Order: sequence, then C-alpha cells, then structure tokens
Amino acid sequence: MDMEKVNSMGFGEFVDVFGNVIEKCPLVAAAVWSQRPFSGLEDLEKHFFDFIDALPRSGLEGILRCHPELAGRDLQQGTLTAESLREQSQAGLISLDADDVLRLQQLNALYRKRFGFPFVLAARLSDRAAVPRELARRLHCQPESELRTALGEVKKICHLRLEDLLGAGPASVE
Ligand SMILES: NC(=O)NC1=NC(=O)NC1=O
Repeated sequence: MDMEKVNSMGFGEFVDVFGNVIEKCPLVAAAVWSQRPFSGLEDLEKHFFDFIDALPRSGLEGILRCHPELAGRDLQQGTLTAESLREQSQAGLISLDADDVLRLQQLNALYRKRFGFPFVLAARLSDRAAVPRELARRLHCQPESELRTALGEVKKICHLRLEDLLGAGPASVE
C-alpha cells in the first residue's frame, strides 16, 4: 500500500485499516486521520506517537489497559485480535505448557497489582524464554520509568504493525 492510497482514504476506510495499530484503540487512528496527508511511514507513525505522548497519564494507562495480557485470558478464550494472535504466536506463546502459562499468569498478576496496567512488550521482538524473564525484571522497576518503558513497547508494536500495513515489513504482501 503506498502513501497516495493512504492519503486518499476517507475517515471510515482509514480507521478500518489503521484502527488497531494501537491495540484496541481506534480513537488514535481516528484522530491521526485529520493530520493527512502523510509524507511516509515515519510521518504517519510520528502522528500516532505524538497523539499518545500528548495524553494525560490516565490516557496513557488506558492505552496499556487495552492490551491483552501475553498468554492470558484472551489467548485462552480465543478472543485475541488478529494482530495480537499473530504476535503472540510468533513469540511462541500460544504453545506453552501448563506450567509456563501458570508462571506467566502469576507474573502478570503481580505486575498488574504493582503498576495498575498489564505488562506490555512487543512480542514479535521477543520469545517464550525472554518474556517471563523480562516481566520478572521489569516487575522491580519504579512506576514512572515503567510507564515510559511500557509505552515504548506500544510504539514498537505500532511500528511493526504499520510496517506490515504499508508493505515495508517482513510480513507484508504486495
Ligand atoms: N500485553 C502485551 O504485550 N500484548 C501484546 N504484545 C504484542 O506484541 N501484541 C500484544 O497484544
């Protein structure tokens, strides 16, 4: 998909295509549409990031809370978005044994209890061994820095999803 096509999209089509680059937060795409035309992937991505960065803390935490847990309830119930299922699958999280699932659920519960939002990590850049290790490490971070770290992961996920959509990433099809 080229930028001429993106810049010609009406509001509905734009949100249909880009509404889930921030997991379950179509509002971000709905706001970014107003900023067209975009000069390229980086420009489009910058508008997504700028919208997020301008949110109050409650909005930042809301974005994190819209993310399904890794190997969590949504995965077990089959209610993940297509993007999240693909990402969790690529990280090897859909074929964990019961012990590993339980350990992740326990760590996720501790993390959410400490920070008030779920542990978020760009799963495509990780793997089944690194996820619990990174979760256990970040569990001990200070809330302010952890909020920034988690949002950095949201931006990595956004970048990878935009690359897929705009044909710049490994998973894209022309
Ligand atoms: N809690 C999460 O980190 N969720 C996710 N990471 C991804 O890469 N995709 C998700 O849905």
